Amino acid sequence: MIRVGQGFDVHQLAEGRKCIIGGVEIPFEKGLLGHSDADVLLHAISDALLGALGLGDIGKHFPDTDAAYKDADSLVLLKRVWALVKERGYKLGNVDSTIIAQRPKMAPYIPQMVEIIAGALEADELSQVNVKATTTEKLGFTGREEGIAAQAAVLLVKA
Ligand SMILES: Nc1ccn([C@@H]2O[C@H](COP(=O)(O)O)[C@@H](O)[C@H]2O)c(=O)n1
Ligand SMILES: C[C@@]1(CO)OP(=O)(O)OP(=O)(O)OC[C@H]1O
Repeated sequence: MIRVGQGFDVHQLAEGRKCIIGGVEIPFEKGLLGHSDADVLLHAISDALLGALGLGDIGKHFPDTDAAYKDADSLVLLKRVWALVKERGYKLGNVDSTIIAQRPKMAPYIPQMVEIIAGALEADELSQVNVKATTTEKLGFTGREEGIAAQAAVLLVKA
């Protein structure tokens, strides 16, 4: 049995916030705004995992009205989502993802993101996790550096 899921998330860029993407704190003049640490990539991957199993989305599991998730570490939330996947008897096939950002440059940080995500999802090998990045050629809200978006697709396989 295999299950497929997709996730998409957006967070606004704001001054005075950390820029944490894929579990990596990236030096940048602005950071991502959210109830949690606003890790847009981990949110997209969490949503893809939940979607694959018909379990809704992270807002349903970790509401932004709940003070317990104020400044939450999204890696902890991803690991909680992964526990739900494991409980249902699935393991990771693969995850592919894209960060949509004009700046900062993601490429130097992608290997570390892959390691972190592969660890959280208990991947057998790093090639099961792919992280890409693209600008939008200065077009739209990402191009104007007002926000960063991420999307993810996952394949889960019955263990
Ligand atoms: N924030 C970003 C955006 C892109 N990259 C890398 O640059 C390459 C070229 O991006 P284009 O949008 O001009 O096609 C792309 O392949 C990414 O690897 C990046 O590191 N950070
Ligand atoms: C992650 C949560 C946690 O409260 O808050 P935000 O950081 O605002 O992120 P969002 O992508 O809007 O998802 C909803 C919430 O579950």
